Amino acid sequence: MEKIIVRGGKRLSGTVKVEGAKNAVLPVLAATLLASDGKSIIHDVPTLSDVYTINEVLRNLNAEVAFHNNQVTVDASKELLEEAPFEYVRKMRASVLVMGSLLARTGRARVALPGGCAIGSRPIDQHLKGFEAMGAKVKVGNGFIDAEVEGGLKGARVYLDFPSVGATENIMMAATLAEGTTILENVAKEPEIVDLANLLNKMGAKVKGAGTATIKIEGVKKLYGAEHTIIPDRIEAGTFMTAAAITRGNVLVRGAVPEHLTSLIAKMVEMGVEITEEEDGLRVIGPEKLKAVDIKTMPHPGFPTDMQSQMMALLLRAEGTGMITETVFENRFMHVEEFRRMNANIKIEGRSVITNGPSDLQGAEVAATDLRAAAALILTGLVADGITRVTELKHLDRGYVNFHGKLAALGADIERVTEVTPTETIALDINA
Ligand SMILES: CC(=O)N[C@H]1[C@@H](OP(=O)(O)OP(=O)(O)OC[C@H]2O[C@@H](n3ccc(=O)[nH]c3=O)[C@H](O)[C@@H]2O)O[C@H](CO)[C@@H](O)[C@@H]1O
Ligand SMILES: C=C(OP(=O)(O)O)C(=O)O
Repeated sequence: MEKIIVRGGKRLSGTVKVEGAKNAVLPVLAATLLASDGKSIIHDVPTLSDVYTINEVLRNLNAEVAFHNNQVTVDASKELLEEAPFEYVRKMRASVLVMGSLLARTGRARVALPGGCAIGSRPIDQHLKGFEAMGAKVKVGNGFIDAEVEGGLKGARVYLDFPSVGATENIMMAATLAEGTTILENVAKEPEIVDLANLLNKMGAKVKGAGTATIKIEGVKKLYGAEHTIIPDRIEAGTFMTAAAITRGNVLVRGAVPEHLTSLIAKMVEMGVEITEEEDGLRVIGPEKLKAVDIKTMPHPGFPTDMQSQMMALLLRAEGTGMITETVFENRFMHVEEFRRMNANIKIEGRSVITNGPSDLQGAEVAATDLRAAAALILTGLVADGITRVTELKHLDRGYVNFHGKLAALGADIERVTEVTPTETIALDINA
């Protein structure tokens, strides 16, 4: 079994460069399916397992995909197939993002229903509501969602009950080729939505208002391949900012875009962290003592849920009582039990977690429960007494490129190893 082994106690210093954003590249690659003419060339694509998964989904739909040197080229000009099978959707829920493009291009889409998720129930009713408003008939059965539209999608007015990132993206993609105008209200305002809209407009779409609560899309007849560079990953940036802060380090996070990180910067500064803008990123200096704060996750520009577990790690080192309230996902506290294994003074009260610090953190063997939890446990290991072993690294690899290598370059005592566990030895003996 692969593990990351961290020996706590090192202050981080130096420079780290962030990759292209996972949550921008996945919808962008799904959008390349809309181009019936010409190739799309996408730059700054991170080598994440999620990117390999979406590339496989596109290939299965009959697109030609090449991925070299952080550049993906997609040729979706041939007739597309319609099915995204469960083996991909199970690995990565964002596979459902091909649905809007498929419906728009072919009038049909068949996507496996996403199964359970470690961070709570994640329905896609808002995506489907949008497709139905545009004239699609949607059927759910035998583990699949089948959507079909006769005579092409029609522009519509759609109000989202919650500013869902995925629903905004999926409906926006579908609307680009619909007949007439679509008005999407109460949409997500994340920077990744703006990045997607920028790509769509380069492809020939007419999307206005991305980044605000209302997006207007005038349908066009055809879209073309385009060239696009993915925005820097604000969550990876935030994770390294937390690494600097928790270790009382001094790190320049290159590529961090301050306007994408307003709520995180505000909370870190409130905790006593020194953050300054430099020409090509943010310098983060951790104080000797951190102050506890209260945090509530919200849709952008509120505090991002994808930074919740990393900030929880930081709060464990802060003096006083802190509270994190999770409002975006219904069950994103699985990592709390793992923090407890590291002697964290922490308790769950409904949708909130209360920390009382600073905790006397101790190294332990812990399992990542989702990708941000993986990062948060490693961050905690950086300041725990003794050795921390983090398992279930498949989660980490979905969202971070060479995380241990980047931390080691900043001075962390960290390695990634393959260790055979006692139960694996038994299995090897049985199979011998
Ligand atoms: C690939 C990607 O970009 N993933 C991000 C995206 O996920 P994702 O797009 O799945 O997140 P959403 O914004 O859609 O989900 C937010 C909340 O809305 C609920 N919901 C969503 C859709 C729907 O049809 N019905 C419904 O009830 C979800 O269950 C969840 O509780 O935004 C999340 C919220 O910022 C981030 O944590 C994820 O990292
Ligand atoms: C929850 C996340 O991603 P996904 O929506 O792909 O599961 C995340 O990036 O933290």
